Amino acid sequence: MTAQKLDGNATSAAIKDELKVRIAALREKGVVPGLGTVLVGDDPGSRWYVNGKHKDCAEVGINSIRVDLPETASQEEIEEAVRTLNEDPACTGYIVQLPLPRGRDENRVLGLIDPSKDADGLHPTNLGWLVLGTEAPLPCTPYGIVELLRRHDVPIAGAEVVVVGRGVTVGRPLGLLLTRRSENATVTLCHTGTVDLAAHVRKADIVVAAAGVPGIITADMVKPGAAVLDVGVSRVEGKVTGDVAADVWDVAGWVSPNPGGVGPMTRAMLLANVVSIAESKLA
Ligand SMILES: Nc1nc2c(c(=O)[nH]1)N[C@@H](CN(C=O)c1ccc(C(=O)N[C@@H](CCC(=O)O)C(=O)O)cc1)CN2
Repeated sequence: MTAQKLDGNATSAAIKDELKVRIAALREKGVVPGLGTVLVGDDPGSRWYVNGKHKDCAEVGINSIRVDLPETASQEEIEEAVRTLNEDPACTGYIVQLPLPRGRDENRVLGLIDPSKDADGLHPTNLGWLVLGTEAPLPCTPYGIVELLRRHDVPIAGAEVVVVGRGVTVGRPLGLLLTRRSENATVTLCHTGTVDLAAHVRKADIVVAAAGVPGIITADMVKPGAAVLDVGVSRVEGKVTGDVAADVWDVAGWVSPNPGGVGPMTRAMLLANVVSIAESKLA
């Protein structure tokens, strides 16, 4: 038997259609949502992601403001770009594409973003609201993972979830999100220092693989019928390769493909955050 697909392409298209209606309503009230991006350097992956974000904005009716800085941009120049977007009334929400080139202080840059314009939910204040359980913009990939599961009716409440990866954009916030009362999952956060990863994964109803290690999750580690989400992005011989081995499809109940799973959801939830931020200005 082969697993059912957690289809990020179809789900993100449905979310974008819903957002178009909300954006039209905002525009009727005179509020035009505008997404800003700050991209530093020439990494082809990051450039592709930022191009995609602007393409998505054009598709749904969000204005976009793009700041591209060279690889050589100093910490001060990056911070200046952030301050400019903080002050720009046309920019209702924005992101700084990560990772920044080596040697730049990412946390300092994230901390300078106006929390009320933080479309990525990565400002320390918004991460703090997540810890405290108060509504605030959510990091886009964890938010997208929860939506992908919900919209495919994968049970979350009561589920044993194993997250593999403790990064700030996925693993850490996902644990917080899934253990909220509204989700009610039990989460084990594994990482490269975990002793006997397979023993943890084998117990999981939902596995989220965000380690960036190609094929780290194999069929023998997966409980039959489990949902397995592949978030890892590695490039092997120029091709995007995820963390989930192909044979997992034979054992799992659901699998998110990569590409075509969590990636498109990350893009859709960024748009959702921009729209929610713009709506909150009306309230
Ligand atoms: N400031 C941020 N930086 C980064 C984030 C983030 O959420 N905020 N996440 C990732 C990159 N990312 C968005 O920025 C992202 C990654 C992947 C995709 C995507 O749609 N991927 C495609 C496949 C792409 C390919 O073929 O190369 C897919 O999964 O279908 C979108 C956005 C790190 N940085």
